[in-house]
Amino acid sequence: MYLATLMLLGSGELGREFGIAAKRLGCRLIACDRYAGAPAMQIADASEVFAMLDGAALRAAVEKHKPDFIIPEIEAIDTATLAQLEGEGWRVVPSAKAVQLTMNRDGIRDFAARELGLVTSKYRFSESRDEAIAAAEEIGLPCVIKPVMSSSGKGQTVAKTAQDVGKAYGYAVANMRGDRPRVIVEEFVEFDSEITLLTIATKDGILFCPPIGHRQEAGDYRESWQPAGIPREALHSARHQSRKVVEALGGHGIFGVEFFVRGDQAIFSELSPRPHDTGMVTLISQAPNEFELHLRAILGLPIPSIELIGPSASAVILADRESDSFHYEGVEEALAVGAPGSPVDLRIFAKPNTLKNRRMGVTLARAESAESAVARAVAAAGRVRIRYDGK
Ligand SMILES: Nc1ncnc2c1ncn2[C@@H]1O[C@H](COP(=O)(O)OP(=O)(O)OP(=O)(O)O)[C@@H](O)[C@H]1O
Ligand SMILES: NCC(=O)N[C@@H]1O[C@H](COP(=O)([O-])[O-])[C@@H](O)[C@H]1O
Ligand SMILES: [Mg+2]
Repeated sequence: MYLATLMLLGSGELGREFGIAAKRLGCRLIACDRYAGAPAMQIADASEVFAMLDGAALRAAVEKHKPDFIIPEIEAIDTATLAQLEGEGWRVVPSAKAVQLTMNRDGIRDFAARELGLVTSKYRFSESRDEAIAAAEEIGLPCVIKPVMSSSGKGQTVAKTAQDVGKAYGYAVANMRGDRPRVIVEEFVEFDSEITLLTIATKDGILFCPPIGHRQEAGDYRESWQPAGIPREALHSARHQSRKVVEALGGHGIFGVEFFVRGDQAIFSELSPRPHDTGMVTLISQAPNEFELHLRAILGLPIPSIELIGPSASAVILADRESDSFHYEGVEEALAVGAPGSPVDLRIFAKPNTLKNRRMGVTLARAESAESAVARAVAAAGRVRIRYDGK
């Protein structure tokens, strides 16, 4: 009856768009996350609620639903269980090795810099406040301190003084995921811009999407746009490095490979072996979009072309406080930002509760240039208001 059974580990906004693509192709979707009502669960055939770091619960879900593919959607997953499941013949996307290495910044950074020789910022790992201060002295200030296990900027600080470094270590450990109090201390890169290079590993070889530019605040993305105008040499180098790391990690699927661009140089930062948040712009900018590409690569289906429809952008809609009783206003005004030739679209993720800076939705816009697409996406996002009930 179904083309394949797919199990998502993590069921946020990226999983929901992936799930929509999968449902359109007639797949059966099992959505798993730590809370009920997660975005991808809203469209799934079945769902399971458990912590993805709980190996026993993960195995039980797999044995119950017998997916053809296990598809990680978030970083923090019990990778030891994933590796065992892969060893027993279950298929993990793109591969248990890729998920294991990229879940932790220490794994992927050492692999990229030492084993593959990619260009990265200077870095050290530290497991105490004093070690972090010593590492920052070696690397120089300012430096960036992040938990080795975290995402979307959680626990991240730019430290300008030695005193900041001590505080940043405590902050990172307090905001990490998992149970290893380890941080990366990284040279602060004075970049001209940063990009995500969506790279697809298919059964027929590697494909690239046009580069996506993005702006980050507090370690999380605010706007992304495609195509990003970067020097030809930097793009060439980014492609070369992406190919190398994606081939080394193995398996089939899409990867979001992040680079800082400085002059002609592309400096590797990190990568996600799955669709990337900044890649939500592809929902309006290209066909197939990043979710459809991931699906086709996983299922071994052909990808004859990746067409850029036109310069486009996405802008995030964030909550500003914690609440479980709220509603949305301004959707009509937001969509009215669109105009002939410059479509504007919206996704509201319908997460059941808000948190300060939690991403609740995203606007999408296409226009005559990436700059004007960003302006329209930002204008539309500004018109969507989250109203907190009772306040
Ligand atoms: N060494 C650095 N120098 C300058 N800026 C940095 C550095 N490291 C991180 N940043 C800034 O912080 C952002 C988030 O960092 P990074 O991608 O490592 O974190 P993350 O928590 O994994 O984010 P996400 O999960 O959203 O990709 C970067 O995109 C960049 O803007
Ligand atoms: N940078 C990674 C990223 O954007 N991941 C996306 O955010 C969701 C978690 O959101 P939440 O923290 O609001 O639950 C994840 O499930 C994924 O879709
Ligand atoms: Mg990142």
